[in-house]
Amino acid sequence: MNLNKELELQEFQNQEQQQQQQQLQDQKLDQQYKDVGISTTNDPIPYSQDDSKPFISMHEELKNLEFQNLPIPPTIQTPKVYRNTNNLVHSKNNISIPISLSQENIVKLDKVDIESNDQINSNNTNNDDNNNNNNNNNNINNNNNKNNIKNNEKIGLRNKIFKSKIFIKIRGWWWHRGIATYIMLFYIALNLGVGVHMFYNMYNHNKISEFLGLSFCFSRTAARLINLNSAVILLPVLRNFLSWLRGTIVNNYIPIDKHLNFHKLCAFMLFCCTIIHCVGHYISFKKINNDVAKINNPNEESIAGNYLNIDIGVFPDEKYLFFKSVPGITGHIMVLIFILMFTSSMWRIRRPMFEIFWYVHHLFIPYYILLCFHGYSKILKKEPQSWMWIIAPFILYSIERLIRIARGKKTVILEKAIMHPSKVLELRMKRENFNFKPGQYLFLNCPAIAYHEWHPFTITSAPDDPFISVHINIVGNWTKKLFRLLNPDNKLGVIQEDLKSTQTRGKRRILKIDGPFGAPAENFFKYRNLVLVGAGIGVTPFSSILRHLKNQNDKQTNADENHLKIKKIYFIWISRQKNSFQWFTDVLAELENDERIDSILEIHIFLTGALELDDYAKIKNAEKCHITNLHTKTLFGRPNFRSIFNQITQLHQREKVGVFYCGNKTLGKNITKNCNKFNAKNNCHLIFHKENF
Ligand SMILES: Cc1cc2nc3c(=O)[nH]c(=O)nc-3n(C[C@H](O)[C@H](O)[C@H](O)COP(=O)(O)OP(=O)(O)OC[C@H]3O[C@@H](n4cnc5c(N)ncnc54)[C@H](O)[C@@H]3O)c2cc1C
Ligand code: HEM
Repeated sequence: MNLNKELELQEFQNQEQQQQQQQLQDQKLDQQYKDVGISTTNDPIPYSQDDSKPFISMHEELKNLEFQNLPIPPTIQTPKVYRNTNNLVHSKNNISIPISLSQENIVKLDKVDIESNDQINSNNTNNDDNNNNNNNNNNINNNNNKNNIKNNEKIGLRNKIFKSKIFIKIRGWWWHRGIATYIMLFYIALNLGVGVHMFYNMYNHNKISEFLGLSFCFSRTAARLINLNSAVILLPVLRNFLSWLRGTIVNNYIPIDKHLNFHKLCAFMLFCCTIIHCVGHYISFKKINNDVAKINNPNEESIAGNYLNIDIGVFPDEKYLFFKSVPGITGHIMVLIFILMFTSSMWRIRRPMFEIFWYVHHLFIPYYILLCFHGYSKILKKEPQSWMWIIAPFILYSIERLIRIARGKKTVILEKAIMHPSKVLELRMKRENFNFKPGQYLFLNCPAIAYHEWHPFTITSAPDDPFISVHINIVGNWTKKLFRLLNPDNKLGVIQEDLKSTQTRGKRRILKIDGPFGAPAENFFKYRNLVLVGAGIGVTPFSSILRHLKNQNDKQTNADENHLKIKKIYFIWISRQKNSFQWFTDVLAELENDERIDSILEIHIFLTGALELDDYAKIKNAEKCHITNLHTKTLFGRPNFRSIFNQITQLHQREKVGVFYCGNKTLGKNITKNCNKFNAKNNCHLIFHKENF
């Protein structure tokens, strides 16, 4: 066994006695946890596909040790060095958590339960008291009193219904799946309605169907639906319009966050209709060709000319309708465009080759032009109609793009660029006529790198800050080029400052921005209780929200404790790299030191990646958390969302809690699952909003 490992184990053996005592205490406390209904389960739910990996990888020497089986050094278990005000208790697998074993916590939880009950009781008693006082007054007061009681009863009944478990469950389902399902079903029904109506008309009232039969009816019905879907598909990608819509009451009834899903649904309908349309016309063309061929046979009579707008006498050749006529040529090009757009939009291509997706997607412009001219030759004796369907959405989308182009022309002054550890670049830009809400994002363009490329980044500063900031994870082509441009010497810390002077000397300004645009996180103000979960760079929207809270609080000079509408925030930040936490620890430290904010904010930081032996030693002696320099401890391992949501439903019985997640998809699925599972437990209404970069 190598020396380091031996020393480490020796140290633990020396303290065996203390550990045994600790274990006894643990067992007692576990029992107490169970008594107050809190799970102390040791099995964190894995959120990574790669479950075989140990979730804490250690220095080489400790590689073969099961980290969670290591006895926890007693110094770490001493809660005094850390702040211990949190209500959420984590699994013992998150090993540096004295909190999970603290008596103080259990008392607190008891208190919370008792307090919430007391509050309900005291409200009731207050109502009763009021009623009693009123009873001592005159008759009018008596009547008022009766009314009050009635009202109270009504409110009580309403509360009972609206806060009942079954109602919350239904509302939860409705919010998470219901509205989207309903909109999807409504849209499919609309398509069916339009389709059936068209089919009926074609079959019964169109003479051509006598000649071409069902293939004609199907292809005409599909054509109508192509028009419908080509019109609607543009609506969910009107970013500015949707950002505006988020601020209206419509946001409560339509899941705007799922706008891209709706766009994909329209694309899927287009795909199905295109197939039906093409197959229908191929069959019809075959029939027409066969009919026209009868000209050469004196015993047969061609009737195609009676029904269609074609001159049979000079009908060219068999391939004419397929490949040489206007509908044939435009149709096949549209199908090709559609196949390209469809395949390049698939996640497997879009994820690694976003630019390809982006440029191919702009084939939608020739697609619409071709669609307008598709029926130009009027072979079916019909005036072309497509333009009527698509003109309005196309104009709307063009206005949207013009707004973007106009706004995008404005360059911004880059005031500061800071290189953070773990390859994150912070840009601070001067704020000029740029109003935004916390949680929103903007598009950034750097003409020196790529003239037409606009990349979305969440705004990390708050609306009251004098600057606009973004934190950029250096991941791919564009971000790497930006990194090289601003940080050629690969330094850490402030890498560019006061660029103002160089920029105004006639040099091209470095950056352009367009925005802001709405995002799910901006709904945070709707809730009094919040759970904010950021994974890695997904923490960016929450930085803006937390900064905003701090600014709001600073502005409030009087001692009104209740001016912050938010009652409680659980901020959970998960990262693989310990250095990542430095991106926002300055903000978090400020928040921790603000008494009023600290009373509503709970910070839970999880390090899921490597922990060095050095760190291990430092953790033991640190006054503050050695990783983040915060009073709040960093926890090692993955958060157990089952336990977290279980506790939240206990701490917020009969309350609404907004859960916001931003990060990778896999963890998002885990949180969605647990959020749905615990929604309505203890009549706590968990409402989930997620955002994936
Ligand atoms: C609403 C939103 C907010 C975001 N906020 C942040 C943030 O605060 N910090 C951060 O580091 N990253 C954020 N991102 C991700 C960021 O936009 C990409 O990491 C960045 O564009 C990568 O570009 P690249 O060429 O360097 O990398 P690439 O390797 O080319 O792209 C990596 C991935 O980034 C995405 N991406 C690339 N270009 C674009 C684009 N023009 N538009 C949309 N997605 C693109 C694609 O999914 C792509 O697969 C956000 C993304 C979205 C959609
Ligand atoms: C003919 C069919 C289609 C048309 C006309 C169309 C049109 C558009 C338009 C105009 C945009 C907005 C670009 C912007 O301004 O931001 C867009 C975005 C998008 N489309 Fe399509 N599209 C079609 C098919 C598809 C298909 C088949 C898919 C996927 C299955 C798809 C997925 C997307 C996605 C994911 C975006 C958002 C890109 C982003 O902003 O990140 N589209 N589409």
